[in-house]
Amino acid sequence: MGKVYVFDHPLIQHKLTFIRDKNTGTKEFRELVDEVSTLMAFEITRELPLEDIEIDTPVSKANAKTLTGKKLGIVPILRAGLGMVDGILKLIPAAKVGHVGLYRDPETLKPIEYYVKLPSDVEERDFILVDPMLATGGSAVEAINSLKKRGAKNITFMCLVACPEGVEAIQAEHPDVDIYIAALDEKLNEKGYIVPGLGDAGDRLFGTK
Ligand SMILES: O=P(O)(O)OC[C@H]1O[C@H](OP(=O)(O)OP(=O)(O)O)[C@H](O)[C@@H]1O
Ligand SMILES: O=c1cc[nH]c(=O)[nH]1
Ligand SMILES: [Mg+2]
Repeated sequence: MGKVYVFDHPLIQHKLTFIRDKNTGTKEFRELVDEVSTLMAFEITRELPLEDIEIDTPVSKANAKTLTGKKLGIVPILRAGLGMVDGILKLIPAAKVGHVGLYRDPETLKPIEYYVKLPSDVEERDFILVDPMLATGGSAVEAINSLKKRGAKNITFMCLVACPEGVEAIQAEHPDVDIYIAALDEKLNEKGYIVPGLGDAGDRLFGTK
């Protein structure tokens, strides 16, 4: 079973409080999502492989660590996932970016795919799939299906706010996928919104309500 990692870092929790607050406007919401994404990326990249190289410091020769250059891909689930991309790219600027377009049908809550574009060397990359919300899990499960169908082998899912139903859905369909969450909330309401959550992430990011 993939691991589920819930962040307890005080900076992440503090910023998330303002992301949740309904009085936080679009500009600030976007900035905070960007900042939290950077902080989460710092933790997610903890196990990137290193190798030794020899360098000359101004004082002597030194054996020093460098990243091996593992190929990474970031894939936001459109639209709301877009708000997390730049924050991650600040730490891993060489990552390629793919896109999976999905929206949740408001009646059935089932995901409807409308766009997919991935890096051409998909089989060689490790992917970080990002979306601020993991609610029923339908969108994340479908996006992971889409990546796997195109050859992706190693996928990590990263989101801001999740609920148990969404985590269970990923674990049931994709037990190989690790899940990183800034906060695990209580439940889904009858309209499929996370409680207490933060509302509609896409609308709050893009001001489309
Ligand atoms: O786990 P689920 O029940 O599938 O719900 C989560 C999905 O809902 C939201 O997207 P939405 O459909 O609102 O699209 P948007 O990002 O374009 O607003 C959110 O960004 C997730 O993609
Ligand atoms: O609470 C929720 C659930 C799904 N999508 C959102 O944007 N928010
Ligand atoms: Mg939305």
